[in-house]
Amino acid sequence: MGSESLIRLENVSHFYGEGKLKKQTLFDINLTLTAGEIVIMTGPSGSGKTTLLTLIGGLRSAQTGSLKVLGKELVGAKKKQLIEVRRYIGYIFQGHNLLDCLTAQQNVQMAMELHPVSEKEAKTLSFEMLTAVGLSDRAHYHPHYLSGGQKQRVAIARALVSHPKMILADEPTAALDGKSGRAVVEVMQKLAREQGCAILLVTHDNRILDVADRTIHLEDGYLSNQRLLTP
Ligand SMILES: Nc1ncnc2c1ncn2[C@@H]1O[C@H](COP(=O)(O)OP(=O)(O)OP(=O)(O)O)[C@@H](O)[C@H]1O
Repeated sequence: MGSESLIRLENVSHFYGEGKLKKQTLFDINLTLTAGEIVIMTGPSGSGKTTLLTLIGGLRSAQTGSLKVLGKELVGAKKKQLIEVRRYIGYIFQGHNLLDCLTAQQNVQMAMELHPVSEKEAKTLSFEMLTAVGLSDRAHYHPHYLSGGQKQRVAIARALVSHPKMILADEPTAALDGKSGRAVVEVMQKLAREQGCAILLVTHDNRILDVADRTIHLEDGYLSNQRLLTP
């Protein structure tokens, strides 16, 4: 691919707790992700997947080693620098976290608030993104009236509307049946390719592994099994 890495982790370890309760959760993690790449991370419950995702997403302070996101070092970074990095990342989590009091379109539009666009433009972009995920006819529905798969597609539209450089997704298909789960990851894959952003996706769902360019496996805090799926 030859493109610059969006994420570069070198010997990243992570500890929870202090003193006698201090416990190491991640051990010397090395990982790089480049633009347009889709990487799936698997691993048993408690192996550290969410911890790693939140470190990369600037949602938790990185402690040791080197963790560069978009060229910015996050180990030892101040809160302000972490917040700055978050602007370039789209997050999709299991519970989709949509606000019930807002329509699908307003939920997507919220993601534009931190970006320098007019309200009119934000409205147009939000509608376009809902159309891209196949929900143009549901734009004015409140989440309560949408199916699980539709809600997750709204969450994808919200994560992608600001054209992030990178998407971090934690079990995005966990609450969905096979068909809806498949539709959701295919939309993510298509949009990521079009926008050239990288995706790091945590999943237990074996049915979606084939959308990845590469899978990585985390076990007891150690990363292994890096395997290329496509040349
Ligand atoms: N805030 C915290 N304080 C202390 N320990 C934590 C904290 N968050 C997670 N842990 C511990 O760190 C380890 C890794 O947790 P993590 O949530 O990253 O795993 P996971 O692979 O995402 O699990 P799951 O698949 O169940 O979500 C677990 O042993 C967990 O109990």
